[in-house]
Amino acid sequence: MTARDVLPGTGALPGAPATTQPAGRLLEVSGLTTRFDTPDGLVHAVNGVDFHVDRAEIVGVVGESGCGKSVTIRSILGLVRPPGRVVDGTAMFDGVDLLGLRGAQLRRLRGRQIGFIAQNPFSALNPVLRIHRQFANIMAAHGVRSGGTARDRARTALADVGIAGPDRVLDGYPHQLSGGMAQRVVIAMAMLLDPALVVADEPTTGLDLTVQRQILDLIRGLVQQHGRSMLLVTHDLGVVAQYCDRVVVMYAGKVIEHGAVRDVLNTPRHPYTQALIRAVPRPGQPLVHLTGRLPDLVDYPRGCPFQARCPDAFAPCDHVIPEAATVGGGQTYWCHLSKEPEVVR
Ligand SMILES: Nc1ncnc2c1ncn2[C@@H]1O[C@H](COP(=O)(O)OP(=O)(O)OP(=O)(O)O)[C@@H](O)[C@H]1O
Repeated sequence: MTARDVLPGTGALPGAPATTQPAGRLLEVSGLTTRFDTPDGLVHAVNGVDFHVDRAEIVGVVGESGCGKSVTIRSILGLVRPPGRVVDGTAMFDGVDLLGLRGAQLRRLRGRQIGFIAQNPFSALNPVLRIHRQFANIMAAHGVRSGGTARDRARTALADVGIAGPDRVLDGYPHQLSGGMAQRVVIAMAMLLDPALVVADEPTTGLDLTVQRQILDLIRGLVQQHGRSMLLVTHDLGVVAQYCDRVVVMYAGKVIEHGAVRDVLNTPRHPYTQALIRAVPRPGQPLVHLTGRLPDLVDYPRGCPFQARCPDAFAPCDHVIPEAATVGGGQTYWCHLSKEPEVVR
């Protein structure tokens, strides 16, 4: 089933044109720009972001806190609320522009075609409804009639995420679950209607290390087993190395480098990517901290947004926006320097 099957005729909607995408492409984001109108001024949270996700591919979005990862995916999913506003761009999903969809159309697509796993599972669950009712509501909202009862289907979904004794969970309320169990329930809900794309925003925040790995292994298993694609937001390059095929590195609301994980992590081209890799904790070695801070997103810098923290900044960096440079098998970066890549170990 495709987005257009779920949304018959959406291609004719204003702002939601059907276009052709390269074979194998599932999501293509172009020129995505999102602003927040605040009393302090206009926050340039996402600034012309381009990236794509192919079928059966796991793409990581990485960068330090505040660099625009969450706002990027929330913009794509239609979850940005005032004072935030998507002001430009397209997000073509299976031939339909998500940014041109409104209300019911978007809700139909989310859940059915795109499963969303949020950072905090308790914010995704309704605190006053028993879990079985929440599963039933999802199925009812999407007009899904299963072979068995809604409860049978929910039971199977919970078993798929490794919950033994699903009936006890189904009859309970969210507050009776541990963080890890609650996230498993949310994952089961996200996978319930067999989405083509799973979007996970730091899905293991707040969980202890062992549970984090179990949850990530679980999500990857469910994604790969069914040939789905995933967009995985994380600030952890270890997670990118272990779970992703390609990576998109963001800084100050821009993509500054992207490519195959092995290329970007072995031979990072952008000084910011190099600094991020150097800051990954290594056993037996002193911690390296990223120095400096993100630029002011209200008074957005001209030129390269990383200039103030870049050890290699030179004449053009403070007033000329770098052009994209592509090397090897598609590794692309935005930097005025064209020196050989640093090998970070
Ligand atoms: N409601 C809002 N009002 C004003 N600014 C906002 C709002 N939400 C986000 N922003 C700004 O947008 C920028 C990007 O935020 P975002 O949450 O996407 O960062 P992030 O990379 O996901 O960080 P984290 O890893 O901490 O979640 C930040 O500067 C943030 O302050």
